[in-house]
Amino acid sequence: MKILVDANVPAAETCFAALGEVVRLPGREIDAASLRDIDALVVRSITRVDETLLAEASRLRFVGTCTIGTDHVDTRLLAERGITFASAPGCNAEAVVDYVLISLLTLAERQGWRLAERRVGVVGAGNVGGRLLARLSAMGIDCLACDPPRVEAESVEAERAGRVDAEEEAPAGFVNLDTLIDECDVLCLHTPLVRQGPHATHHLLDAERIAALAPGSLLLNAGRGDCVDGQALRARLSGEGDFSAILDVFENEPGVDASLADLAEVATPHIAGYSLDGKLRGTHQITRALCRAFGLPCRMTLEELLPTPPLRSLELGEGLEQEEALRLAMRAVYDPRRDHDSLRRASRRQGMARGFDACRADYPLRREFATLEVALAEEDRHLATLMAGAGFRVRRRLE
Ligand SMILES: NC(=O)C1=CN([C@@H]2O[C@H](COP(=O)(O)OP(=O)(O)OC[C@H]3O[C@@H](n4cnc5c(N)ncnc54)[C@H](O)[C@@H]3O)[C@@H](O)[C@H]2O)C=CC1
Ligand SMILES: O=C(O)C(=O)[C@H](O)COP(=O)(O)O
Repeated sequence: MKILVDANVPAAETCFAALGEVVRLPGREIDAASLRDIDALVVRSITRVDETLLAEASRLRFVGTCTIGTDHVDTRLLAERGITFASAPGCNAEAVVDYVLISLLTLAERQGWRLAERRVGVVGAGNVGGRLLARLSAMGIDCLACDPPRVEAESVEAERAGRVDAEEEAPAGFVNLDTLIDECDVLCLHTPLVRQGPHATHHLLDAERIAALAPGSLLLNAGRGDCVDGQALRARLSGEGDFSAILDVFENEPGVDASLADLAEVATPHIAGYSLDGKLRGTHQITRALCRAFGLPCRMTLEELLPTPPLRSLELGEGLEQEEALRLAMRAVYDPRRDHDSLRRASRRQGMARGFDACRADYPLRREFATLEVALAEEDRHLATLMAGAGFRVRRRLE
């Protein structure tokens, strides 16, 4: 079997070489000709898997994407052609949540407010949004959520189970998008890109909704760029200076609107999910799916793939304000200002499209908050709750 794997998929040789011959190509160079003699294709989000790409893929039996999002894949076409498809749900969700928490705390520090005093609205409460809500709630932050497809699915499920009281009732904390916009100071967008249907998300935040975001509020988008009308967002950000954005995703990547990126407080090149843990989980999930599709045994475990983190333990002394302590621990693992700065530098040097891709291709080692154990004094009980809520392992400091 011949397996073509995107060059940005880590551990591909370790995972796939026992199953067949592994060929590597940068994601944007995978084209119809390169698929002529390929049995299995493993991509990330930058390879559009459509009719044009599959024009000569007569041997192809499997397509896997080591990503959560699937909007780059024509799944209906694959089903019609009898090609097995797999994605990697949830693989980098923890990394995205890490990115959101430290980015919000960074903005709080820069603008002089406390996250604890803000209400956060999460749009899309799936693997990413659901984990974000859980961590924010565990940190005592006031949250609301908006997820109409999930609310509908839960009410259908409740009806099926004969629970009449659940009829059309949204779970506690779930509201519609316009209420969320009215009632929250911070809006975090974690929806997939869906172009059609009753819950389409293309320009979910359109000019009207962007105008309705309250003065002093903040929009963070780590879902897909096309879920927000970029032109309208740029216009709002160029306005009175009463509104901020943290943007990890953009319309038209990698050739994104440089003036929009410049206006964002934090602008990163679609790397919110780029922890090594998240990428390796993706590779591992797709290895298992490929083995299942070809009836092969899969002996590789995720633990075998993951190296020991460079920083395993951090001891905090007394006297730190709580959000300051959180920032310190988070930045010991990951600091999004590094990614913001490298996008600025790379886009100035090479132009936006090449700079954006270069930052993603040469991404430095990043681990997840859960890999760090934070040691605290026994009396720091509240801080211990906050640290654990934020995703760290916490232990009592030895005096
Ligand atoms: N920036 C990055 O690096 C990353 C971005 N992503 C993006 O984030 C998206 C979400 O990831 P997951 O939470 O893992 O996906 P998921 O599929 O687990 O959850 C998505 C949630 O959004 C909800 N949703 C769908 N349409 C909606 C609408 N119109 N309004 C409100 N909610 C809606 C769904 O019901 C679902 O609960 C992915 O599809 C991907 O596009 C994912 C990983 C990394
Ligand atoms: O998992 C997803 O969905 C993502 O957005 C990925 O983290 C994006 O990474 P690439 O696939 O573009 O490397």
